[in-house]
Amino acid sequence: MTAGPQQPPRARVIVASQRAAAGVYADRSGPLLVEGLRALGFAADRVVVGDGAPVAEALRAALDGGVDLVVTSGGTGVSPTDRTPEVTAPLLGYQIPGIAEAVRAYGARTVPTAALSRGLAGVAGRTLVVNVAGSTGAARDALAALGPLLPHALAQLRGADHPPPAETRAPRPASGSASAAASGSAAASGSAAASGSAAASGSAAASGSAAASGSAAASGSASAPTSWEQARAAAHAAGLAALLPAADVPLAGADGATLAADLTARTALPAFDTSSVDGYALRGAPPWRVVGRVLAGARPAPLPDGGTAAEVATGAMLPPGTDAVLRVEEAEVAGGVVTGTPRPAGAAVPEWRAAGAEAAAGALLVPAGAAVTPAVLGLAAAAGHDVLPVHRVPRVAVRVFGDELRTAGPAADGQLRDALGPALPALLRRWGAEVDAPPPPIADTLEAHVAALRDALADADVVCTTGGTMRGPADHLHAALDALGATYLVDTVAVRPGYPMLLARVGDRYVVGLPGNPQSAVIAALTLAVPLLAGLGGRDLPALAAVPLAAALPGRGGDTHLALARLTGAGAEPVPHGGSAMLRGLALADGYAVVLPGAAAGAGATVPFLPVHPAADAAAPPVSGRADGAVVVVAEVTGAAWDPAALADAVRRPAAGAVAAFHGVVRDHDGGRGVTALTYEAHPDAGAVLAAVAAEVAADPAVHAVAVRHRVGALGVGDVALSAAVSSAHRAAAFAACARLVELVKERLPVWKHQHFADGTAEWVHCA
Ligand SMILES: Nc1nc2c(c(=O)[nH]1)N[C@H]1C(S)=C(S)[C@@H](COP(=O)(O)OP(=O)(O)OC[C@H]3O[C@@H](n4cnc5c(N)ncnc54)[C@H](O)[C@@H]3O)O[C@H]1N2
Ligand code: MOO
Repeated sequence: MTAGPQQPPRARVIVASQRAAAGVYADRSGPLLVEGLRALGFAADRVVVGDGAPVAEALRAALDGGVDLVVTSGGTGVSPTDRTPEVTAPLLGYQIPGIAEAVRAYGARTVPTAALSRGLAGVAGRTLVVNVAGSTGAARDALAALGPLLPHALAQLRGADHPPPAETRAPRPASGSASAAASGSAAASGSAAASGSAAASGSAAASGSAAASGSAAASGSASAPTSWEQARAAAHAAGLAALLPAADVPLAGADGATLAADLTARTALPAFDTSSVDGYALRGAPPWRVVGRVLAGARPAPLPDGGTAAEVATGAMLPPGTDAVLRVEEAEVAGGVVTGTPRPAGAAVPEWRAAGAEAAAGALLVPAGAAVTPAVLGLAAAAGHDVLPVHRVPRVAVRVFGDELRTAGPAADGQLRDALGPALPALLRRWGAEVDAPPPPIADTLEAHVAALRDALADADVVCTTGGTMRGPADHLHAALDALGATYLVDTVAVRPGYPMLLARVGDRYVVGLPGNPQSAVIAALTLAVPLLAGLGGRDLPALAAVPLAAALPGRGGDTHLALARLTGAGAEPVPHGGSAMLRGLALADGYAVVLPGAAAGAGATVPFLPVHPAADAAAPPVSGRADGAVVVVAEVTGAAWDPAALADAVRRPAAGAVAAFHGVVRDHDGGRGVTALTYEAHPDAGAVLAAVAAEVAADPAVHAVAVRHRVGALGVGDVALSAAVSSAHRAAAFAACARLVELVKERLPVWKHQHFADGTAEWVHCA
């Protein structure tokens, strides 16, 4: 494939809260900041401490540890216990007031009291430190405000010796400050640049530090394109920063939405003992006198005494007193008396569904963040729910730019048929957006572009435009965005095709600029819009399966190459007609094989695969490396806990006589010292590495199915950090494959753990 993964920049979130530290309530802002920073490409962790002196101590520890960024949460207000700025100030070599102002200004758009935060920002050694107010809203606003500033600030602090987490770009100078102001947007660096005030980029430029965004704005020169992986991560982070609100939705309307809370069982499943056959419920010794009949839906009377039976239907509640169930075809009935030989009673009697066999009351069925599928709807109903708490489905407006486009009939006389108006809404709907058909193509004038964007932004969360991303005589997208005071989060991406794509924020809405070439537009939608939608809906960045290549693919130098491919038993097979203006190949393809920069990929190499449409089970790589049925059921790096037994069950197959499972559990000691908690950090590539490892184990002809999950985030003693399960025909092969899977994970997965010891110290250790 390509060079090994790079070390991501490190961030530490310090939560200053006496009550959270004491466990009086759960810290919600810290995890939000950690998740947002991760999405921005950081390896982020979190400590929770009391206000004041403990914050200073935690700050010093972070600085000693050489992290690149510290974000504190809480303690910035005006109450006597709010001491975070006081303990931060003495540690800073210099302050960057513009960053602190940008964070405050972003919050003050919606919450005027954000102005009461006294948070500071500045540099200690080579670490950027930012104080953020303690609420979850403040955390979200801070992420949104910092997203565009961090890459440049960190790149400058590191002397550009390390690639920043996500490239961003300041807006071009607005044609007039009036038009920039007219949008009313609180875009941090945008308003600063336009106003020429001493805020954000202004003061940074003056001090000669962290001036990337300032100088780009001043010179109007283009910044380097964002790497393809960072572009996906930045779009996802932007979505999370504007996470859509949750509401209870009736089951009938919840398909495709994302669960905003864990789905639990309201009753045991089944709720009561039921018969799984048509037959007889029996009490005591034979023969049994039939005393009644129970149909499904009835509440039965008890079987009065030994030697009695009730005729039961499949699904009927078993009468109290039932000892055994006899299926009708194994029963003999004469004169109202039943005889026969029921199977011995016990948990596994197939005629009898015991209450709670599927789930105990209150059991976690599906975790928050999962997509609502038809099965989830059915399960929710079975478990007693009438509504589901889900994030609102993002609304996307599509606007097609181009005078040359016809919306009916064949292309002729220099005019092309608009291919994207029909294609994009359908594509985006499949990825979980609500999208109307676009209005007719927008004329190639700046006024028409500005009016169209304004109109679309009025009631969409995201506007996807097509065309006009370049600087041709008829391209007006940048000028229109500038007129609306937009801030660029991504402006060109190092990928082919699709290079000129962009993501910008206007107020609290987003614009995704897709290139006009149809294939490039689809790639840009998959690169920026799909991760953005996932973030807005509270879902993870869609994981990319690792697939073997059926044929070699060329690299594209410093750019990522997305090569059209079809998935077959032999892996990803390149598909012809993949040019940026073509759709012929795409119509027959499943998606794109990803060749990362700096490498060509040979036949048989394992590469990430970007699907055009979501897989039926996004976690299940569609190809496992074997054509004859071995599958990777799940290979996932996740912040959410799972049910270890369910994971092992998932690899059961009719022909597999053996299931071997391993669960790695956080223990309470390490190297002779007591361990109290752990935090796992994963490199952004960890998911792809895990998928590749799983595919490798699944390629073993003895293996029927593989499932593996690794946890990230904060874990306590007793929590499961790694589960691996393999099924095979016989036990020796199952044990061997499971052991190999675990060893490969430990050897290759780019995961670090931060161990907290009982004596109050902590240390980083590579891998599980
Ligand atoms: N001098 C340069 N020219 C171009 C460069 C470059 O680097 N230097 N990059 C090329 C790349 S890469 C792409 S991609 C395109 C992107 O251009 P725009 O986003 O500005 O798109 P347009 O110019 O409006 O259209 C490009 C092409 O696509 C056709 N088109 C547009 N919309 C549709 C639609 N809805 N359905 C079907 N076809 C559409 C349009 O007619 C043009 O042929 O720029 C290159 N140029
Ligand atoms: O990169 Mo353009 O997006 O070749 O078509």
